[in-house]
Amino acid sequence: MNQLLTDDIEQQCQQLIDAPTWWVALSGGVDSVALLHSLALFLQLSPQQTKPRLVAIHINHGLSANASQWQQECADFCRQLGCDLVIERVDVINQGKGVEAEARAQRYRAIAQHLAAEDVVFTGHHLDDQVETLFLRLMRGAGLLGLQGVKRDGVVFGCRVVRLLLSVPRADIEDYACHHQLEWVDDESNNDPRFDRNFLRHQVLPLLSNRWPRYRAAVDRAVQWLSEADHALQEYSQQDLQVLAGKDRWGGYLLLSPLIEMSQVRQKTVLRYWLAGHNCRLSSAVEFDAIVAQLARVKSGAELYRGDYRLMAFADKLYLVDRNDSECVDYSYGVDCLPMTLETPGGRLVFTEPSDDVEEGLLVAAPLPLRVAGRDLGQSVRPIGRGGSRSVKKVLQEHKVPNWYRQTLPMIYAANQVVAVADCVACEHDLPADSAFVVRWQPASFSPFYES
Ligand SMILES: Nc1ncnc2c1ncn2[C@@H]1O[C@H](COP(=O)(O)OP(=O)(O)OP(=O)(O)O)[C@@H](O)[C@H]1O
Repeated sequence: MNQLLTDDIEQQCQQLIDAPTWWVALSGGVDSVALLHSLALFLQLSPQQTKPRLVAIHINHGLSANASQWQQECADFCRQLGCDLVIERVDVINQGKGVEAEARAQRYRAIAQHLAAEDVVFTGHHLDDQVETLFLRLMRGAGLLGLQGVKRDGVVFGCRVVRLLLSVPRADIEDYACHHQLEWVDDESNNDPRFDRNFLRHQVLPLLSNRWPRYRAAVDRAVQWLSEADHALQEYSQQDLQVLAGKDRWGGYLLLSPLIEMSQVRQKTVLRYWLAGHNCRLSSAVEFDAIVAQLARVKSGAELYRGDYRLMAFADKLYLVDRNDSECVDYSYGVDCLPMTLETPGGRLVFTEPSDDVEEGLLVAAPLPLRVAGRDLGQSVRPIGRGGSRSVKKVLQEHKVPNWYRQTLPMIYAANQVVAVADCVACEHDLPADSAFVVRWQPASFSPFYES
């Protein structure tokens, strides 16, 4: 095989021709070696006046005893090809997600550091990778998203990654490399049957191939069907989200009553696309089922899910809340001049001089300096105009402050007397009231929606 890039692939390349730099992630294996070689040829033959710069990037993870040999092979290959090469060394520390996953994350982060806006990274993923990924995910019971396998064009850790060879079988890539007398390295770990991927590659897939020689192309077609179905569902869900999704000062939410009117599958679908839109995922379908099962009888203040983020029901809305472990937060800040902005665990507090321009916020008549501290659980306050004292909890309820702010809610003191509860109420005190300030509180525990 003397040509690797089919007409379709060349068309994709043509669409990316305006990118300033084409980065090729070069592991030294046959896929990325053949990819780099074919892209170099493509650019050489391209009649285009201005062409992207072609640069290879190799990440040395230092995991294999052969790591420095791979690095050397990459350097030799790029020199022969007349292509620039960047080498990055990363230290892979397993933080519980496995060495492979950590190496991958480090690799993309290292690559991302070199990218300018509009740059593209090409990787050597091919059809056999896609098929293996799909079977592995099937074994894990993946859903529609997971069963689409690896994406042709997507963003990974901030890098735009394009996988041009995703429909090309590994055998064709090896033929191409042999035809052009390219040299590559073999990762010895690819033969270790302890890894699920290798077990599939060496023991299961050859059986399928014997029986259905064209099974890879069939799988590729199935993946494209799934991806179209996902697209269509996403479009339908957007229509639902236009009705259900919103945002208020507590964060992004879905309206609960109309959501639970829908069929359960539709609730699940809407929820999935809503979460995906905020880069939040659930780790399993079981978790989805558990959430949807609770929706119909959920009480205000209930937590439906806690993982990297939380799903909280409050006042007939389902809020997406950042994971907030700041219970019983003990903090204290001083305010001795205006204007001043404080980032507290409960959110951002902005103190300004009273002025006609201030549209939002609470006007408080009290002298500086002030102290801002987390709520004292047993505290009572005397809201102005309400007569008598009441607990902070009651004030929060009256102001419909969600329960997950209870511990971090900022209280504002002057000379040790409470003069305001966040920007909800100003409180009576016996201090001179001839000076005043305006306070505005922007709750912060919803980072996906937190506006800076
Ligand atoms: N050490 C490396 N340096 C640069 N690029 C690499 C390196 N390792 C892998 N790549 C790139 O990633 C592609 C896929 O490699 P491989 O299948 O080994 O990685 P993977 O971890 O399974 O990939 P991914 O997790 O990104 O899907 C290679 O063709 C190559 O383009």
